[in-house]
Amino acid sequence: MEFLSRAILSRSESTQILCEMSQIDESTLDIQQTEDGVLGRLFVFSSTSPQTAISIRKYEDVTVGRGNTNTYQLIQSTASYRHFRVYSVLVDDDMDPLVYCEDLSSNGTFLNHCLIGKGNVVLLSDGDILDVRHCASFLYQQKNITDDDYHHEYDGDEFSITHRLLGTGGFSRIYMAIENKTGRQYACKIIDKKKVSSTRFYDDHEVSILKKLNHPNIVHVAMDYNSENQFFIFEELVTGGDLFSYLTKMGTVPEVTCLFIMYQMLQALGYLHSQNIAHRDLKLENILIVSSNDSVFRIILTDFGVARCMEKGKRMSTFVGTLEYTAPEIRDLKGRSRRCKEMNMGYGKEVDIWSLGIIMYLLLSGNSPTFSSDGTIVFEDEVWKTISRQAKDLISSFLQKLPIQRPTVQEAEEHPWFFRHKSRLEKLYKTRILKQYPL
Ligand SMILES: Nc1ncnc2c1ncn2[C@@H]1O[C@H](COP(=O)(O)OP(=O)(O)OP(=O)(O)O)[C@@H](O)[C@H]1O
Repeated sequence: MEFLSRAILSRSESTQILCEMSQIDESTLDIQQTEDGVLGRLFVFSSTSPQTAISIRKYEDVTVGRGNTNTYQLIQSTASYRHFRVYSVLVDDDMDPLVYCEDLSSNGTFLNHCLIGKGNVVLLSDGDILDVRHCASFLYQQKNITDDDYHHEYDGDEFSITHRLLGTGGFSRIYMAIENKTGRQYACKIIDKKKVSSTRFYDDHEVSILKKLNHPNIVHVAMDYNSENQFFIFEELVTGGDLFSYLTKMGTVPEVTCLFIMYQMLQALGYLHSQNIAHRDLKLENILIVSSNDSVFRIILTDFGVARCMEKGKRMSTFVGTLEYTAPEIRDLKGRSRRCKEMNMGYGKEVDIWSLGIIMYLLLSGNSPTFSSDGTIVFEDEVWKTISRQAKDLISSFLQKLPIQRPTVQEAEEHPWFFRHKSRLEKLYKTRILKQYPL
């Protein structure tokens, strides 16, 4: 309770005192008592209504505002019709749910006294306080799983790395970090040097590639830091989870949503390939969503851990990637890379196009693709009956066994599935992506 009293006292400095310590019913504050499926709770303190708690559940948005369709209605005229939205992203069962708050109001929602700002999103942690000034305050409570693997060697001044785990990968763990000067939230990828090969790490590491890039669909790096056993990448916090979690929640993705996701993927890949960079590990987990409030959202490509700047005229010959998404020419290399190098065989950027085909198939059907004995892709499942012929045709062209037969990014953009919506897609991209995140 000590924290709560401190929080309420300090809140009263910036807003009106909305409740007295004696008014709080302490029994309601025990998160252990919540029912199943409740990820966290918002305790509401308002001078106009009794103390109450709002439960935050998996896949259910909580909205607060003046309108009577909100989960919690504010009666004061200074509140916006929809003032803020709280939503959750579930990454893994053994990870804490990620509960975010999106500020929807020009009047502003405050997190621990700092303005979030209309359109911005913050990750909520246990004990955080959201304020709608002159209306109500909300204490966020969440039961946290202890993260036994949390330890780091960062001792710089710019950031504080928190315990909030955002995701894990084969080589790294990603935590939420706070920029000390601004209070802004970032993602901090902590790479365990022992887990990555020295070639990947020193010669061609992802940060050296990422620093060269500036694109609204590619993750932005703010800073990197090197310690004896770890390497740190501080990057923009992407607040809608990854496409894997999104697909798990949705089952399948509507074709129109998939169209805009794939269009953005082509923008990112076109940019990379034009600079002779191959990503080499495109998969649902490496495509992050900025916020999926509606069917049109920005996606961000991340994890450049095995990305490679190709030398002109030279092919690649390392066995990398994630098996399910790996092009046949990479799989064929297993155990043969040296010979291929000598013969100047290997593979090129077309491997990314293959992975794009797998991603598109997964998004539209919720399943991994199956191939017939002659290598053609099978669209047998019921779900494909409702998918356009053009979409299936594009997937088939992406998943051509021979790399040379796959379209380039530019050719894919001219495919009828995109081309018949060309002007709408361009307009949407301009207004929803470029305007907000200019190059
Ligand atoms: N900038 C970010 N903002 C929010 N979440 C992130 C961010 N970067 C990564 N994550 C989360 O962490 C997960 C793992 O990140 P990432 O793929 O970069 O790690 P990795 O160790 O390189 O993984 P891999 O084993 O695939 O190489 C992602 O799937 C995503 O859920």
